[in-house]
Amino acid sequence: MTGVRFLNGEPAHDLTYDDVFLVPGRSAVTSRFDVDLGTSDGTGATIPIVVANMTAVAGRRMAETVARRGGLVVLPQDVDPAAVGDIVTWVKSRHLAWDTPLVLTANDSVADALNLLPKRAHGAVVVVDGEGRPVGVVDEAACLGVDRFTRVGEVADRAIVILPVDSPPRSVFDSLHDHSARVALAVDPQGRLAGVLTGVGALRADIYSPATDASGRLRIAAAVGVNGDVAAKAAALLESGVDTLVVDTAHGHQEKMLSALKSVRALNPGVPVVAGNVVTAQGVRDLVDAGADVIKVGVGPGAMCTTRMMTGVGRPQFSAVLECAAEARSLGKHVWADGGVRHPRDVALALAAGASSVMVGSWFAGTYESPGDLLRDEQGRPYKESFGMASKRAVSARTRADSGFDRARKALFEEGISSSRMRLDPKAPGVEDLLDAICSGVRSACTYAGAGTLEELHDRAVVGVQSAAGFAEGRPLPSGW
Ligand SMILES: NC(=O)C1=CN([C@@H]2O[C@H](COP(=O)(O)OP(=O)(O)OC[C@H]3O[C@@H](n4cnc5c(N)ncnc54)[C@H](OP(=O)(O)O)[C@@H]3O)[C@@H](O)[C@H]2O)C=CC1
Ligand SMILES: Nc1nc2c(ncn2[C@@H]2O[C@H](COP(=O)(O)O)[C@@H](O)[C@H]2O)c(=O)[nH]1
Ligand SMILES: [K+]
Repeated sequence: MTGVRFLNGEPAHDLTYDDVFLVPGRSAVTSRFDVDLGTSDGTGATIPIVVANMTAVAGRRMAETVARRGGLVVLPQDVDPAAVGDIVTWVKSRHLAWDTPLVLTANDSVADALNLLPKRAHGAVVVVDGEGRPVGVVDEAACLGVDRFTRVGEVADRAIVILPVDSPPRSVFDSLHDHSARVALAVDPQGRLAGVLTGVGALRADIYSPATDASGRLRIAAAVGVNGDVAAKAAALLESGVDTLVVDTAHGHQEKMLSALKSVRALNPGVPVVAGNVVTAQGVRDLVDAGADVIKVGVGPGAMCTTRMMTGVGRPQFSAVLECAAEARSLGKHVWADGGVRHPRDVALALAAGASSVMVGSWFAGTYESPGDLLRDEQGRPYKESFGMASKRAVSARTRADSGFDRARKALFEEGISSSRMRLDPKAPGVEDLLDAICSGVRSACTYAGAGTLEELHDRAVVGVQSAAGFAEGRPLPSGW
């Protein structure tokens, strides 16, 4: 077992995802479903995806939805510790198979339903009675062509599919098919609404395994910065029950980070400690020495990030991951490839380079589950706003409590975009649609390389270097040429 190999020798210059491709090899893996996507970095994730600690991306709905499919969501360091506690408790109380319903009572208005519907990908609001028992379902079609003040009780579909909350996913799928219904509703023994599931949700419940803690509840991570009393903040997060702690700053290879990390390690946290960001083997060694279990790799590849244009600092991400993963592996540790992922192929390449997991931010901002409001552009197409964590917008929110003078000083060092539009893909508007695409792409990449696990992908991967024309050739041409 040697790790990833270059087809025609490793070039003398650094590479990013677009510069490289995976060469197919002889395979004994007969089905893509036989590939195990579990990670080995101790975080308990069953798919190699981590959602970035960005305010425009990671909140409670994202955390619930992604953990149910086996990934991990890192709450941003800007969330108040007490609010983190509430989110952790809430996420850990979610069902492992059934989605959290959107709920109204019959007297609520169609306008209320239309406001709620984009919060979740399942496309239905459940109307309940005073006891919390479901009496009907409202979808977008039911709200069209009626006055916005109409009561939802008048437009609700009363022919609902109700099942016990312990029904196996396959039987939920079959019941939905038999009744041609959009959603099934789970009820507890008292008949109160306990969850909602679509046909595709039932299918996913069968294919994915949720990321669960020792008590069988969904996992969640949270970040802490390097300023202030880091140990006290970290202790509060651990007290709230977070399953992974991320110590995060732009320049992770700095003394402030090393002392922050040592103070976190001294707490004996009992959960994996992730730290970053760095892009060199020396950075990895220093963070491991200071107590990190997982090193976050990536300076400048992020979609909201202006660091490279402002400073010239960074490193093409494929090479950064390759070097850092090799170093971490030699020390018995792991890396997360953070930033710059725009296609499933980028995830496959980061894993082939040796990352145990891949962090995705902006791409997931454009989904129903990200925290922002759903907006529409001039053509009526839905989008959400995204912004960088070092942007003026994020920095001014983070430094709210500082004096005007100090805030003005900090604002000089803006290294991110304050407002960008992340379009919702009409064919993949939910984060689970994106997870499906990523996991399918990675499973398929593994079988092309003859790998049944992500470790085998790293061991067997042969990587070639391509020209810009080589990359362009791989792009689909939906409207001809
Ligand atoms: N991966 C990436 O490429 C980048 C990621 N980010 C993300 O933005 C968020 C905010 O991070 P950050 O800006 O570090 O803010 P933090 O609030 O974490 O503070 C960073 C601290 O480090 C000091 N510092 C010293 N050198 C640097 C440097 N070159 N860049 C930044 N701070 C430095 C700052 O002091 P002082 O202000 O006095 O200089 C400050 O005290 C994080 O989530 C981070 O991951 C931001 C930029 C790049
Ligand atoms: N230089 C900056 N980097 C940022 C900022 N906000 C976030 N980030 C980094 O990007 C990744 C996510 O990358 P994406 O391509 O998936 O969006 C995130 O984890 C941070 O490391 C920023 O304002 N400036
Ligand atoms: K960038």
